Amino acid sequence: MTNEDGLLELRNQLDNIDNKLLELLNERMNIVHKVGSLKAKSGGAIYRPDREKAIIDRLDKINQAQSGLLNRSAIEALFLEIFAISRNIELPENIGYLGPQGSFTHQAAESRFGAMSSYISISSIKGIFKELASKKIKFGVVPIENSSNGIVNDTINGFTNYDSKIVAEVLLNIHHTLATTCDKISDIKKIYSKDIAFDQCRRFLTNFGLDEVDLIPVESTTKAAKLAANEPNSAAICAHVAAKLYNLPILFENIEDKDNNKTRFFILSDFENAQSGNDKTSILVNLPDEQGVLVRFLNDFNNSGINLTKIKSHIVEGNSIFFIDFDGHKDDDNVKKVLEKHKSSIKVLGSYVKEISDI
Ligand SMILES: O=C(O)C(=O)C[C@]1(C(=O)O)C=C[C@@H](O)C=C1
Repeated sequence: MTNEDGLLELRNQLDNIDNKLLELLNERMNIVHKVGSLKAKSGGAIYRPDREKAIIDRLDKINQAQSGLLNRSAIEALFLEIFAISRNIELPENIGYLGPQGSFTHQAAESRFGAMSSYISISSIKGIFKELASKKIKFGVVPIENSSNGIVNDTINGFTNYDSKIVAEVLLNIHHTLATTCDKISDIKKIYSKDIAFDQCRRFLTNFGLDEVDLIPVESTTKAAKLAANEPNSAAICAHVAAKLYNLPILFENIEDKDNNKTRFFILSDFENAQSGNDKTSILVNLPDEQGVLVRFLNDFNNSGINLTKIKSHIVEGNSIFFIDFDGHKDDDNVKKVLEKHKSSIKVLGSYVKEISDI
């Protein structure tokens, strides 16, 4: 058999497998459609991250036992897209993200809701909380913290003013590019970007003599790409996707100072997850102004065997509040007791599948 015949034969085998996959996927979608009808009657939540995780865990285990060629990331990538399409068949729901199109939050949203969902770009974090409250969107995606810049205050403020629930967390590696129509660095006279992106690329700008040019902060790195695409002698610090969106040539990739620049995002909605066995809970805590109150509060968690993974203080209207993450679900027995004891000081923001140890 010639190489060409061999390739033809293998492609025939692939075609047969693809036909079977398509048939199985459609069979799956017929069942998903029935699940959607059941949930429509019972009012059950369409998105169940706990169930999705259980499916991926099960498939990963089977795959390992069979020594399959797919690794966990590949299984996850394939099935997250299948789940996203399934959810759309059950009930198409709008997903609001902190825009514009091509923003890092948009990328985080797509990593969870796939390419087929209906996305709405919203220009502020407050706007996302507002549209969730008015039910114009079912899900909202907002940044909560970045490894270089810390907690996002607008998101904490949103939690203090609205009752949206965290239903999932997503981690995204943040990479910046320098994109410009200029052929040489020396032709760049101004750079557009978001203020925090300038901060994250400070060393690159200094090393390449770009700290001398005009650094112009704008609302988003996507807007920066749009402006730089239309203005000679300018550049943008933006995401790869934003540069592509405006056909802006990329001069340098990965220009961020820290190569582990990460942002954690929350997916917000109006329902509560069931326990998954691997959960995290986020709370806001507003303690009375008394000596030793924080120590006693934290000791109660410790004495109940609850592992705190994050505590950050935040000022709201002159008052110090704490944003706390801990391992466990709000309905776990030990967690329930502590939350009950301190219920007048605590606002539970949500329990969700733990995807991230820390950033
Ligand atoms: O099991 C469910 O509740 C479903 O709606 C089905 C399904 C799936 O495709 O398997 C879809 C959406 C949920 O997020 C979880 C799982």
